[in-house]
Amino acid sequence: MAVAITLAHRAHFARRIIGDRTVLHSYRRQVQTQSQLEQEVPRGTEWTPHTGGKKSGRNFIDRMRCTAIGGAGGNGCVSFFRDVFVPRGPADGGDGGSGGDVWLEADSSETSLSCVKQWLKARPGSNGRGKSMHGGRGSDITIKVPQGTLVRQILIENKDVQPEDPGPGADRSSRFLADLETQMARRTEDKAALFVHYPRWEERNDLRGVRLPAEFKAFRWAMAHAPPLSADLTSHGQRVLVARGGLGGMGNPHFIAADDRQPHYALRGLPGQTRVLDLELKTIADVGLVGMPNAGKSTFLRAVSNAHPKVAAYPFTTLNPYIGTVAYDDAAQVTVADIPGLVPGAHRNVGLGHAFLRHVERSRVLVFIVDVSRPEPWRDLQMLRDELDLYREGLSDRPSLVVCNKADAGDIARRNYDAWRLIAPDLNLVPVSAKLDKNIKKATHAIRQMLEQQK
Ligand SMILES: Nc1nc2c(ncn2[C@@H]2O[C@H](COP(=O)(O)OP(=O)(O)OP(=O)(O)O)[C@@H](O)[C@H]2O)c(=O)[nH]1
Ligand SMILES: [Mg+2]
Repeated sequence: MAVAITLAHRAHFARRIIGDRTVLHSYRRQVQTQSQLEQEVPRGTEWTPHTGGKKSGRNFIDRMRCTAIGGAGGNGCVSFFRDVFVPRGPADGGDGGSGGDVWLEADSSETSLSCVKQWLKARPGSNGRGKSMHGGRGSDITIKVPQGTLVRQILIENKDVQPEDPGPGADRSSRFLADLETQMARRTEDKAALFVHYPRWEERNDLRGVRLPAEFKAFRWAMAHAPPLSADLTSHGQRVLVARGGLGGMGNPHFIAADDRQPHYALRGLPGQTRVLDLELKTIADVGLVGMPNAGKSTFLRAVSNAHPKVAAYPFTTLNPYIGTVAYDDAAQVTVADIPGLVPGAHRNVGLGHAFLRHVERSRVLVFIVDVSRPEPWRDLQMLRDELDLYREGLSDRPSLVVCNKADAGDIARRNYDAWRLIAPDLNLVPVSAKLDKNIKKATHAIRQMLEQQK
């Protein structure tokens, strides 16, 4: 028995040491905080999150850039009917299939953009074949993104980007786009490059008088004049076409004319549309919780909703936004977003910065969670309001409620609360103890009332 316990213990220990860095890293973070807890954190302290100096190790992504490329169209085919006594039959080349499209679709089960790859490529269409066999269409791809994703196209000025020497600053996607544009420009200049030729007929085919099919011209015009894409995927199932597949080329029967009964050329397929996209997730929750680290935001979310964010006695426990749903007795539901704590100077990227405020930006109501056991808690509220306004002018003017959390924390909390009520009698203050589940109902009802007033 003793041996078994030792082995199990060792295995666990080994996993801690060898296992992924987050395990070790969170362990180290706790140790650091333990010592930190022993000394009181004075006002004006430079708050720094203990994330091991690595913000990017998280798998929550709320902003990214990706490139969507529609599948290329398949080429048309140059072919002639042949049979035992028919050596020079009519043209019977099939058309190429068009390329697949790239779609983005909002899905309520996704919470982060980490599932989106950097290059989103749909399948190309297949080439046409003889005996009038048309090529198949390339399959589409649909990428699931969380609800509340904003999609914007990044327009790259092509003349600034030289395809041969893109310069050190140019990234891969702009280089790719520049190459593609040059290829297209060359094809347009050189009409022959738009066609596939029958073997050894490259020289003999005279394409000067050949008229391009109207469908082909219309597609190219539509691609060249497509307006910049901008979409907001707010509801489950909403989808947006981000890159169209290229048109398949026409086979040689399309070019039969009075003066050329046997055309020895067919059209190539067109490349798919390419768009560089900026995806930004702005969570859609009715209520946004804003507060300093350690104020008890996550404890409050646990108390009011079905969510179970991590709660611990050190700052920056929450590193990613959490959404919880508050269920009222009359079956009404309200979504609440908990975000990482804000610290003085968040707009200068102190702490985790204020980028997470994008997740409360769309909330109809803001709930400020203030630790009322801290000295002069009203100054904390002012700091939070200032930081909100520095992120977006007027954001702090949203209807709001101030939750005075940790009201159970002794005399100091009571004295602060009484003083605060005297200083600001008009303020919507609700004393609660999220930890002991005290007065939570009052807070949730106040939230509900504010939301109903908004309608
Ligand atoms: N006494 C008391 N302690 C509380 C109360 N609410 C939260 N706490 C404690 O405060 C500490 C921080 O709580 P969290 O909910 O993690 O705080 P947070 O605001 O989410 O912190 P970050 O995620 O770091 O921004 C924990 O140790 C909680 O147990 C309360 O009502 N009373
Ligand atoms: Mg938290």
